[in-house]
Amino acid sequence: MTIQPICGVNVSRETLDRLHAYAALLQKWNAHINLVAASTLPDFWDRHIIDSAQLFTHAPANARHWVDLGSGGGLPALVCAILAKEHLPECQFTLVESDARKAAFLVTAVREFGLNAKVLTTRAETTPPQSADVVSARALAPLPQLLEWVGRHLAKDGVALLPKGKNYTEELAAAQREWHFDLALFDSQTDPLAKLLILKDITRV
Ligand SMILES: C[S@@+](CC[C@H](N)C(=O)[O-])C[C@H]1O[C@@H](n2cnc3c(N)ncnc32)[C@H](O)[C@@H]1O
Repeated sequence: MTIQPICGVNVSRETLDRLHAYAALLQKWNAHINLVAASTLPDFWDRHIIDSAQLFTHAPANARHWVDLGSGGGLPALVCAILAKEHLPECQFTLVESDARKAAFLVTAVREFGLNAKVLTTRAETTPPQSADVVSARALAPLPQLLEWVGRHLAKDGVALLPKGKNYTEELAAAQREWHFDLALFDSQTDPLAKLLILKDITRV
Protein backbone atom coordinates (compact mmCIF):
# COMPACT_ATOMS: atom_id res chain seq x y z
CA MET A 1 0.00 0.00 0.00
CA THR A 2 1.30 3.48 -0.88
CA ILE A 3 1.58 5.59 2.21
CA GLN A 4 4.07 8.41 1.80
CA PRO A 5 5.92 10.35 -0.88
CA ILE A 6 9.72 10.60 -0.59
CA CYS A 7 11.03 13.29 -2.97
CA GLY A 8 7.82 12.86 -4.97
CA VAL A 9 8.14 9.04 -5.12
CA ASN A 10 5.24 7.22 -3.46
CA VAL A 11 6.62 4.50 -1.23
CA SER A 12 5.02 1.56 0.55
CA ARG A 13 5.25 0.93 4.28
CA GLU A 14 7.84 -1.80 3.53
CA THR A 15 10.07 0.62 1.63
CA LEU A 16 9.78 3.29 4.31
CA ASP A 17 10.59 0.72 7.01
CA ARG A 18 13.61 -0.45 4.97
CA LEU A 19 14.90 3.13 4.66
CA HIS A 20 14.57 3.63 8.43
CA ALA A 21 16.25 0.28 9.12
CA TYR A 22 19.12 1.19 6.76
CA ALA A 23 19.51 4.56 8.50
CA ALA A 24 19.64 2.78 11.88
CA LEU A 25 22.16 0.19 10.65
CA LEU A 26 24.44 2.86 9.21
CA GLN A 27 24.33 4.90 12.41
CA LYS A 28 25.11 1.77 14.44
CA TRP A 29 28.20 0.96 12.31
CA ASN A 30 29.18 4.62 12.35
CA ALA A 31 30.28 4.19 15.95
CA HIS A 32 33.08 1.91 14.65
CA ILE A 33 33.70 3.06 11.06
CA ASN A 34 33.53 6.65 9.86
CA LEU A 35 30.77 6.20 7.27
CA VAL A 36 29.33 9.72 7.65
CA ALA A 37 30.58 12.72 9.61
CA ALA A 38 29.34 12.57 13.22
CA SER A 39 28.29 16.23 12.92
CA THR A 40 25.62 15.21 10.36
CA LEU A 41 23.93 12.59 12.56
CA PRO A 42 21.36 14.91 14.22
CA ASP A 43 19.96 15.75 10.75
CA PHE A 44 20.53 12.27 9.28
CA TRP A 45 17.22 11.80 7.47
CA ASP A 46 17.31 15.02 5.42
CA ARG A 47 21.05 15.28 5.07
CA HIS A 48 21.56 11.73 3.84
CA ILE A 49 18.34 9.84 3.05
CA ILE A 50 16.42 12.64 1.30
CA ASP A 51 19.62 14.02 -0.23
CA SER A 52 20.20 10.59 -1.80
CA ALA A 53 16.57 9.85 -2.70
CA GLN A 54 16.34 12.97 -4.86
CA LEU A 55 18.70 11.30 -7.38
CA PHE A 56 16.29 8.41 -7.88
CA THR A 57 13.62 10.64 -9.45
CA HIS A 58 16.07 11.41 -12.30
CA ALA A 59 16.90 7.82 -13.21
CA PRO A 60 15.51 6.71 -16.59
CA ALA A 61 12.57 4.31 -16.22
CA ASN A 62 14.41 1.75 -18.41
CA ALA A 63 17.66 1.81 -16.38
CA ARG A 64 18.98 -1.73 -15.87
CA HIS A 65 22.46 -1.09 -14.46
CA TRP A 66 23.32 1.68 -11.98
CA VAL A 67 26.91 2.13 -10.87
CA ASP A 68 27.76 4.22 -7.81
CA LEU A 69 31.39 5.26 -7.34
CA GLY A 70 32.91 5.83 -3.89
CA SER A 71 29.79 4.55 -2.14
CA GLY A 72 31.09 4.92 1.42
CA GLY A 73 28.16 4.07 3.68
CA GLY A 74 25.86 3.57 0.66
CA LEU A 75 24.89 7.15 -0.10
CA PRO A 76 23.23 7.57 -2.51
CA ALA A 77 23.46 3.96 -3.80
CA LEU A 78 21.66 2.01 -1.08
CA VAL A 79 18.88 4.57 -0.66
CA CYS A 80 18.27 4.40 -4.42
CA ALA A 81 18.54 0.57 -4.40
CA ILE A 82 15.88 0.44 -1.67
CA LEU A 83 13.59 2.69 -3.73
CA ALA A 84 14.39 0.63 -6.84
CA LYS A 85 13.33 -2.58 -5.08
CA GLU A 86 9.78 -1.20 -5.23
CA HIS A 87 9.89 1.02 -8.34
CA LEU A 88 12.70 -0.22 -10.62
CA PRO A 89 13.12 -3.89 -9.65
CA GLU A 90 15.06 -4.91 -12.79
CA CYS A 91 17.79 -2.36 -12.16
CA GLN A 92 20.96 -3.88 -10.72
CA PHE A 93 23.27 -1.70 -8.64
CA THR A 94 27.06 -1.97 -8.56
CA LEU A 95 28.72 -0.19 -5.64
CA VAL A 96 32.42 0.61 -6.12
CA GLU A 97 34.15 1.33 -2.81
CA SER A 98 37.91 1.08 -2.30
CA ASP A 99 37.87 0.88 1.52
CA ALA A 100 37.48 -2.75 2.65
CA ARG A 101 35.77 -1.93 5.96
CA LYS A 102 33.18 0.28 4.26
CA ALA A 103 32.67 -2.38 1.58
CA ALA A 104 32.00 -4.90 4.39
CA PHE A 105 29.25 -2.63 5.67
CA LEU A 106 27.78 -2.33 2.17
CA VAL A 107 27.76 -6.13 1.72
CA THR A 108 26.00 -6.50 5.09
CA ALA A 109 23.34 -3.92 4.17
CA VAL A 110 22.75 -5.42 0.70
CA ARG A 111 22.18 -8.83 2.28
CA GLU A 112 20.08 -7.51 5.19
CA PHE A 113 17.66 -5.64 2.90
CA GLY A 114 17.65 -8.14 0.01
CA LEU A 115 18.79 -5.56 -2.55
CA ASN A 116 19.58 -6.16 -6.22
CA ALA A 117 23.13 -4.93 -5.73
CA LYS A 118 26.73 -6.10 -5.66
CA VAL A 119 29.76 -4.52 -4.05
CA LEU A 120 33.19 -4.22 -5.70
CA THR A 121 36.03 -3.48 -3.28
CA THR A 122 38.03 -1.74 -5.98
CA ARG A 123 39.04 1.70 -7.17
CA ALA A 124 36.88 3.49 -9.73
CA GLU A 125 39.85 4.07 -12.04
CA THR A 126 40.91 0.41 -12.21
CA THR A 127 37.51 -1.33 -12.05
CA PRO A 128 36.71 -2.86 -15.47
CA PRO A 129 34.38 -0.54 -17.45
CA GLN A 130 30.77 -1.21 -16.42
CA SER A 131 28.78 0.25 -19.35
CA ALA A 132 26.12 1.50 -16.93
CA ASP A 133 22.84 3.24 -17.75
CA VAL A 134 23.30 5.42 -14.66
CA VAL A 135 26.48 6.44 -12.85
CA SER A 136 26.24 8.35 -9.57
CA ALA A 137 28.89 9.65 -7.20
CA ARG A 138 28.51 11.85 -4.14
CA ALA A 139 31.40 13.60 -2.41
CA LEU A 140 34.02 11.56 -4.27
CA ALA A 141 36.18 14.01 -6.27
CA PRO A 142 36.15 17.41 -8.01
CA LEU A 143 34.27 17.33 -11.31
CA PRO A 144 37.25 17.30 -13.75
CA GLN A 145 38.67 14.19 -12.02
CA LEU A 146 35.25 12.68 -11.45
CA LEU A 147 34.34 12.81 -15.14
CA GLU A 148 37.35 10.64 -15.98
CA TRP A 149 35.97 7.92 -13.70
CA VAL A 150 32.31 8.46 -14.62
CA GLY A 151 33.15 8.35 -18.34
CA ARG A 152 34.95 5.05 -17.84
CA HIS A 153 31.79 3.38 -16.51
CA LEU A 154 28.94 5.11 -18.37
CA ALA A 155 27.26 3.52 -21.41
CA LYS A 156 27.20 5.65 -24.56
CA ASP A 157 23.61 6.81 -23.94
CA GLY A 158 23.88 6.69 -20.13
CA VAL A 159 23.23 9.45 -17.63
CA ALA A 160 25.44 10.70 -14.79
CA LEU A 161 23.75 11.92 -11.58
CA LEU A 162 26.24 14.02 -9.64
CA PRO A 163 25.22 16.03 -6.56
CA LYS A 164 27.55 18.98 -6.01
CA GLY A 165 27.88 21.58 -3.26
CA LYS A 166 28.27 25.33 -3.27
CA ASN A 167 31.44 25.29 -5.43
CA TYR A 168 29.63 23.71 -8.35
CA THR A 169 30.10 26.72 -10.69
CA GLU A 170 33.90 26.63 -10.27
CA GLU A 171 33.93 22.84 -10.71
CA LEU A 172 31.81 23.13 -13.85
CA ALA A 173 34.06 25.82 -15.33
CA ALA A 174 37.15 23.68 -14.69
CA ALA A 175 35.45 20.58 -16.12
CA GLN A 176 34.33 22.42 -19.27
CA ARG A 177 37.97 23.19 -20.09
CA GLU A 178 38.62 19.43 -20.41
CA TRP A 179 35.26 17.88 -21.24
CA HIS A 180 32.23 18.32 -23.49
CA PHE A 181 28.87 17.23 -22.04
CA ASP A 182 25.15 17.96 -22.08
CA LEU A 183 24.17 19.43 -18.73
CA ALA A 184 20.94 19.86 -16.78
CA LEU A 185 21.03 21.53 -13.36
CA PHE A 186 18.46 20.96 -10.62
CA ASP A 187 18.18 22.68 -7.24
CA SER A 188 19.01 20.44 -4.31
CA GLN A 189 15.98 19.65 -2.14
CA THR A 190 18.13 19.64 0.98
CA ASP A 191 20.68 22.44 0.55
CA PRO A 192 19.88 25.82 -1.03
CA LEU A 193 23.51 26.21 -2.17
CA ALA A 194 23.82 22.77 -3.75
CA LYS A 195 22.77 21.41 -7.16
CA LEU A 196 22.19 18.08 -8.80
CA LEU A 197 24.16 17.92 -12.05
CA ILE A 198 22.80 15.60 -14.73
CA LEU A 199 25.27 14.94 -17.52
CA LYS A 200 25.03 13.05 -20.79
CA ASP A 201 27.30 12.55 -23.80
CA ILE A 202 30.55 13.13 -21.89
CA THR A 203 33.57 13.33 -24.18
CA ARG A 204 37.08 14.82 -24.01
CA VAL A 205 37.57 18.29 -25.47
C1 LIG B 1 33.76 11.35 1.14
S1 LIG B 1 33.35 9.69 0.98
C2 LIG B 1 31.70 9.80 0.32
C3 LIG B 1 30.93 8.52 0.56
C4 LIG B 1 29.48 8.54 0.10
N1 LIG B 1 29.37 8.65 -1.34
C5 LIG B 1 28.72 9.68 0.76
O1 LIG B 1 28.30 10.62 0.08
O2 LIG B 1 28.53 9.63 1.99
C6 LIG B 1 34.27 9.11 -0.42
C7 LIG B 1 34.33 7.59 -0.49
O3 LIG B 1 34.95 7.21 -1.71
C8 LIG B 1 35.90 6.19 -1.45
N2 LIG B 1 36.91 6.35 -2.48
C9 LIG B 1 37.87 7.31 -2.56
N3 LIG B 1 38.57 7.19 -3.71
C10 LIG B 1 38.03 6.15 -4.38
C11 LIG B 1 38.30 5.55 -5.64
N4 LIG B 1 39.26 6.01 -6.43
N5 LIG B 1 37.53 4.50 -6.03
C12 LIG B 1 36.55 4.03 -5.23
N6 LIG B 1 36.26 4.55 -4.02
C13 LIG B 1 36.97 5.60 -3.61
C14 LIG B 1 36.38 6.42 -0.03
O4 LIG B 1 36.84 5.24 0.59
C15 LIG B 1 35.10 6.95 0.62
O5 LIG B 1 34.34 5.92 1.16
